[in-house]
Order: sequence, then structure tokens, then C-alpha cells
Amino acid sequence: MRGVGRRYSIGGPWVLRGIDLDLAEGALVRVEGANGTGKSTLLRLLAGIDAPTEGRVTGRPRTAYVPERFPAALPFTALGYLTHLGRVHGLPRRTAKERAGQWLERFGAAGHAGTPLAELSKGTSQKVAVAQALLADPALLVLDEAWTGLDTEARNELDRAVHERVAAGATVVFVDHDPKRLSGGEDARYAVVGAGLERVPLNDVGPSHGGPACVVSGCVGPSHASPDHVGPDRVGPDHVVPSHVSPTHVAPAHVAPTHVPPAHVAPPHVGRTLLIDIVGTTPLPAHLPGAPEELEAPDGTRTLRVAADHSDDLLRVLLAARPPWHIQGVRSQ
Ligand SMILES: Nc1ncnc2c1ncn2[C@@H]1O[C@H](COP(=O)(O)OP(=O)(O)OP(=O)(O)O)[C@@H](O)[C@H]1O
Repeated sequence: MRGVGRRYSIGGPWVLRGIDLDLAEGALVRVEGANGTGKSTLLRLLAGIDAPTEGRVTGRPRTAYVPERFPAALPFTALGYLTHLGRVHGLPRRTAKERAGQWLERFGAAGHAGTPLAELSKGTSQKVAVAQALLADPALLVLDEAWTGLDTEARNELDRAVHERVAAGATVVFVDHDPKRLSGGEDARYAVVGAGLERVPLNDVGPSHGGPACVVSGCVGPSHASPDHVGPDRVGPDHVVPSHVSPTHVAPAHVAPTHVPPAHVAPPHVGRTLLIDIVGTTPLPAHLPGAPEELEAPDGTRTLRVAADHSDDLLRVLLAARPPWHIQGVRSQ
């Protein structure tokens, strides 16, 4: 991250600003901070499902992400969903199904392979959320309170899975309310404080595997932001999808090529109409997908009414615009 800032509305407060952060391969990195300071915001930017308002995020490898809230009401069984996600990650169908089964087994949820996601308990649903991130062996694993809701066995299994990923050279960045989570194995710890990121000294043990694993402005250590690793600073239109769409918590999401956030494996919403509330100062791009009807409220908020089966394409164009449109909300009509 270079000079990364994020705010959710034009003229609104900066949740994060001036963030410089390098993450090395094989680093286990904890992010902490008081409630509402911007930890999830930082993780979404790292995972590539949100884009910075300013600054650049480069060099993101194959990424998987466990969101703080897993959208459980998707029309799949647990196994079907994971297999589907494995396919989206690029695995052959048989491998995807095998791995899906293996991860369900590891997390003690094999008995729920055929259960529709909507009928899973919160804990089992969280196991599926974690499995979807692990099944394609991501090179960057971003875990936002992924242990929450898991039973003890599954929490331990996730600890083991994290250590395996790190040992395999992947970078794991996590937030967890338990200050002891994975302690002793961390390579770096950061606190989000006042829109900035502060490095927190590790007071127990040093890096678990090699030298300084994570570098933040001025701190020395390996970085893989070399030209070989530099990826798109903003992901392209092909990888932009909406995420966590609810009236109170809506973030535009920019998805890295191999990153598959669980929120977007929704069925086509054929026949429905959606209202998309947007904020932006630039003229709307011409020829928008789905030819949305534009409505303007007295407070200046603009709303686009569009057939739901065009909504993904429309959101993609809005988010890929330069400057991007801020998506305030997506509502069903
Ligand atoms: N999509 C969004 N739209 C508008 N504001 C948002 C959005 N997401 C987060 N915020 C705001 O950004 C700030 C930081 O939120 P964030 O969820 O990143 O913090 P957090 O440290 O992860 O919080 P918690 O500890 O409660 O999980 C909060 O003020 C929150 O209301």
C-alpha cells in the first residue's frame, strides 16, 4: 500500500489515510485497533474487494478473504457452494469437489455437505466461510474475525490451516478480538489508530520464519513490491463486483482476478428491479448497462433504477469509472 486513504463519501471523514504498508511472502500479520477504527476497511483494501479513495495497492497475489459477515442465504448446499467457489478459483470440477469435501471434513462439517447454506447454524456457516477461502491455497489470506462463531475444534483447525499457509509461503493478515490468537507465531502486528497504521512491537516471540516480514514506512525488511510482483493498482473492470450489499454497510468491491468473495455467488435476479443509490460529481458514463432510469432526490442523492439482471454490469461500470462512483446502497424495489 502506498499513500492509501479510504473514505466512504465525498467530503466524509477519512477512515484510513496515508497508509504505507508492505507485506512479505510468508508473513503472519495481525491488525488490531478499537471498534470502528477501520480494521475491516484495511482488510477489504488488502483483499482487493474495496478500492482506496487515494493511493495505490499493488502486487496483490492470488487472494482469498473471509469477511466479517458471511452471506449465508445463498441458494447452494455447503458442498455445492464450495465446489462452485473452487471452480471459480480455477480448480477442475473434480478437484474442487474433493477439496470442498476435505475442508468440510477438517472443520467437522462433513455431515452438513448436503445442507442448504440458509439452513446451516451460524457456526457451520462460518466453517463454510473459512473453507471457501482455504480451498484454493491462496497466496494472500485475509481473515476478518474468521474465528468468531467457530467451536473450539474448528478454531484450532483454523489456527493449523493458517500456520500451514504461512509455512507454504503465503501471507496471512488477520483481525481477531482474542489478543492471544496466533500469538507467538506473528511476524508483525499493526494497530489502526486515528486513520493511520502504527507498528506494535511483538513482546512475546520474534518472527517465526526469517527476518522482518512486514514493513511499514521507514521500517526495513523484504518487500515483494518489486516490478515482478506489481499488479494492477486498481483492479480492472472485469474484477469489480458489489459486496455486502445492505442499506447500512455497502462497500464497492474490487475483486482481484482469483479472489472470490462469497457474497457474489448469487443467482441471477431475473425479473426484479434494483435501486442503486450513488454519489459522485462526474457525469454518468454514456450507454450504461441495462439503460437505468435516473432518479434524483431533493438532497442530491442519485438513484439508478435497473433490471436486476443488469445490476452487476452496471455496478462494474460505475465502480470502474475514473473517478469511481460511490455506491451508497443497493435496494430491491
Ligand atoms: N461501507 C461503508 N460505508 C460507509 N461507512 C463505512 C462502511 N464501512 C465502514 N464504514 C465506516 O468506517 C469506519 C470503520 O469501519 P470498519 O468496519 O472498517 O472498522 P473496524 O475497526 O473493523 O470496526 P469493528 O471493530 O467494529 O469491526 C466506521 O466508522 C464505519 O462506520
